[in-house]
Amino acid sequence: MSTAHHQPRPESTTLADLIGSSRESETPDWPDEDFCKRLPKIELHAHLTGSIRRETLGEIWRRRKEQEPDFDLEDPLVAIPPGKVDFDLTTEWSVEHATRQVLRDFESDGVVYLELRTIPRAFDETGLTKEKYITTILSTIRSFQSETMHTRLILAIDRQNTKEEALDTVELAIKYKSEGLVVGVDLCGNPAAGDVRIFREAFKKAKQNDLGITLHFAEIERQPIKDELDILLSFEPQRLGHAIHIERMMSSQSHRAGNTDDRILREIRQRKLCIELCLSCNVYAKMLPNRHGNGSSSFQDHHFKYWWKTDCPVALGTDDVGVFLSDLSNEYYLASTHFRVNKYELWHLVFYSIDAIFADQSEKDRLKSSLLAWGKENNLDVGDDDESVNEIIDHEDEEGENSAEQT
Ligand SMILES: CNc1ncnc2c1ncn2[C@@H]1O[C@H](COP(=O)(O)O)[C@@H](O)[C@H]1O
Repeated sequence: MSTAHHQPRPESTTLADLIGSSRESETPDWPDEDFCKRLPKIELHAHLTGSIRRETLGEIWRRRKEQEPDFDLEDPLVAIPPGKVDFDLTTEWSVEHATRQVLRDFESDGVVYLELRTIPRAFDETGLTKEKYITTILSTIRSFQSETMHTRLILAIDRQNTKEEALDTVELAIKYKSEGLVVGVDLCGNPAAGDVRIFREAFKKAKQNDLGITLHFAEIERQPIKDELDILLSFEPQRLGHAIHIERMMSSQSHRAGNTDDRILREIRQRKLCIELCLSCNVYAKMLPNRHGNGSSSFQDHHFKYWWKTDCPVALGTDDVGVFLSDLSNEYYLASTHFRVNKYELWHLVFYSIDAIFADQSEKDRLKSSLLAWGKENNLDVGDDDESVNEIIDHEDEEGENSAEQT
């Protein structure tokens, strides 16, 4: 297939423009919700406990209450308002029950490859150790046996962990990597907390052992530790989560040579790191720069509009679907609606992020061939093989460079 098939991307527009024009009648190529649901999707940024439904939290609570009538914790359906999840999995049964529900939900949303992430946790009261927590999740993944969705696990280091705790998490990841289900490590948690320098050794060890590395990156405006973004990049991640407060990309001001943010941005683009973007999470949690001076931001302020035109793969993710109540199909639909991403371009977002998954080449090959087949069945002009799609990718690299120069 020639690059001529690639459709030029429209300029981003305002919500008023979108609402004011009847999209479907003008352009048959716009995705609807059904298209987004059926599109085979890849979820690379989902935290396990944040992905649990409220009903499941209630079930876990009731079971514990039956077994331990003196159990002193208020029913989460009463204690936790909708839109918030603050709940600990403290028994093997609850870990298994919650994991199964989360897998079922992603599968029924049309996810074909899932990388779930979680911070290993222990509860002395119930005898749950960090290792038992992880092995319970792994056995649930193994027994889930979906025909369509393959799942892998990322172990997350909490920014408030000690150096030793972080090393223990990496050791656990190394121990279970050989079975093929644990594929990487993450750094997450309160972005205002901790000094990331103490995690150097842990990430070095992860790298030496061929674990994938993804990091929550630039989630808040001022990093507490000077040069935090440089330090994080020195851990050699393949992927970055959120990547919000990197000033130049957010601003339309002209290029300021030598600016730290600009250097960081160039580095990310040069390395072609995959950017994991979570639209609803960033908007509802008010994580975006406050451009309107009224304390709120909208989807159209989201930096998706910058990244999807670059040569960095973009992986849309839900972050915490139990909290933000927007499944992955809806995240694709939101991207399409707010940034005028057409059917082919949505498909291509998924296709281009396949190489950023942490699973092995055979899994990448499976995903590429099923995406290509789906694209053809759905009359998208996808070409016959990976190579022809790569032609398109090359073309986009040039576009990305151009648009970066223009900002
Ligand atoms: C903008 N979103 C976010 N940013 C940073 N860290 C986040 C997060 N959403 C969740 N977590 C981190 O993941 C843990 C829950 O997953 P698990 O119980 O371990 O599966 C939370 O405790 C928090 O530390």
